[in-house]
Amino acid sequence: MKSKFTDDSLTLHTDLYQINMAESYWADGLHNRKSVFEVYFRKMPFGNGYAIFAGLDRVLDYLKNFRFSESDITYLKEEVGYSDDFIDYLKGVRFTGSVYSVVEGEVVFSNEPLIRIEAPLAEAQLVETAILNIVNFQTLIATKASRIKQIIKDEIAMEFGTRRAQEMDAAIWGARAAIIGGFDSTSNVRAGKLFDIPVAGTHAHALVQTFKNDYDAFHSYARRHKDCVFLVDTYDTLKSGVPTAIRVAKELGDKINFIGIRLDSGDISFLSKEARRMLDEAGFPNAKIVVSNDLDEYTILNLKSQGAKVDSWGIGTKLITAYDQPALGAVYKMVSIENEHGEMEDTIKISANAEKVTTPGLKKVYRIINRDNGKAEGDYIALADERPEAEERIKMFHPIHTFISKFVTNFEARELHRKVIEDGNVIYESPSVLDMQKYATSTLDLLWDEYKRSLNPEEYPVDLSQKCWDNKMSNIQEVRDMVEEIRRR
Ligand SMILES: Nc1ncnc2c1ncn2[C@@H]1O[C@H](COP(=O)(O)OP(=O)(O)OP(=O)(O)O)[C@@H](O)[C@H]1O
Ligand SMILES: O=P(O)(O)OC[C@H]1O[C@H](OP(=O)(O)OP(=O)(O)O)[C@H](O)[C@@H]1O
Ligand SMILES: O=C(O)c1cccnc1
Repeated sequence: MKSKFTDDSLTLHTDLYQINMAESYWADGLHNRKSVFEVYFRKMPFGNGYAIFAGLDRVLDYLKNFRFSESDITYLKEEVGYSDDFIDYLKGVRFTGSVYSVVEGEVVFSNEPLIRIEAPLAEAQLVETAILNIVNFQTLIATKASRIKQIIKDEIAMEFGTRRAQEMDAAIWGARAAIIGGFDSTSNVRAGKLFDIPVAGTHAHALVQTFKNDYDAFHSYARRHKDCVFLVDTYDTLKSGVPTAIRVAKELGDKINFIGIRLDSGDISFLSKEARRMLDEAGFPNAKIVVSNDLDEYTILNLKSQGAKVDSWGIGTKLITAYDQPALGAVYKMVSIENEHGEMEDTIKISANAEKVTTPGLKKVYRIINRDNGKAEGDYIALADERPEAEERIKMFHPIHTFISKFVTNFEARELHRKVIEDGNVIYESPSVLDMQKYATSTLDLLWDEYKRSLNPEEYPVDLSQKCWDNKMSNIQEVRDMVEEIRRR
């Protein structure tokens, strides 16, 4: 790759308009005004009842290293053409704010703040694009993985998507997200190394094609690999592949660990049942059947309903590309800004579409857990100065269809955000990726099954406290008054 620049940084991984806005703030002396932004998404991906949050570790790394490199500065000055005094300001920019976030593996829902950024205005603006880029993709893939794993249940789920991913970064971070969402392994070796996650795999048709027959290919593989899964569909699954796998396993006995076979084409239901019968009859009842080929939660569910005999599922394209929903749609919205007197003021964005109206103010998110049954009643967004954990009884009501409401007593209000960056310093240490997966599994246990089914799940309540809702209404009224005033002039 040819480039005239010697170094690179992720700091320019932003939209031009962010730098242009930062320039305006700086020129007007507003760049250091305190501001608060929130990251959230508006619609549940894949029609799922929940999402699995992922991406925090990379966000922290990005913010920790946030500074324009020497060549970033040269580029901005010479190619984009910013003025020298603004360039001087950019040279010294670091991320000095504080960040609150849900942890990776957390079960999250639409319209609740996932990350809150409190930072000088220009800094908060410059980091928007990269944060959204990271969270949108990783949360999307972790959610798809979790959705697939809900169907696979206790069988093995292997991530095979690298070759079909939207380039290398997506393969790597997608593999990591798949593990957070519940997958058992990835085929991507670099992801294994970088994130300390399990790698696993079989072999491809090329091996068999090289030897021009199953027998020599399986023997070749077995000579160098103790654990063997033979791919049996290169020529004829039932007449050659499976019988040859059995023959080689018998010939080699204890010299190998005959794990099983992989099917990658044809009628998976029929072939897996026949293969199971043949393996059992040959004395290999513990041999596993791995299947792959354009699988997703729908085909897997259908194959299970047909009684397919599968122990392990290899899933590539449809997971790593989030095939049926290519974007999460998370947004980054300002909820509060310092005024000229040094006081924080709420801000709001109005829209004719009720879902697009932002919820102003500094807020916290709580998971309301019923102490009687240990299940979540819903999530509750309250203004920062409220203390729902100290209340006896709270009213939870739908923030748009307000007549849908309930009172909850005997609950635990578990705050979902942790402070992860304080004044520019990362103060949170991420757990291992496998621990994130364990956490996801344990938080999913808080949800009733109705929220977890893949088809038409119940809508999980994400409600505003009365105070937060009233505050939103008064902000809306203020904007209406302001617009009316302008109209009258
Ligand atoms: N019994 C089955 N019921 C439902 N879907 C199945 C069944 N068996 C296979 N499939 C799925 O049908 C889709 C079509 O498979 P396709 O016809 O492309 O495979 P193939 O032609 O056998 O193999 P190849 O990928 O080598 O072309 C795949 O997504 C596969 O997982
Ligand atoms: O089907 P996916 O879910 O994407 O899983 C990964 C696929 O990658 C491999 O096939 P390859 O790309 O070599 O070619 P193929 O599609 O002809 O099997 C493997 O045999 C799977 O079929
Ligand atoms: O290990 C495998 O079987 C594998 C890996 C990547 C893609 N398809 C299959």
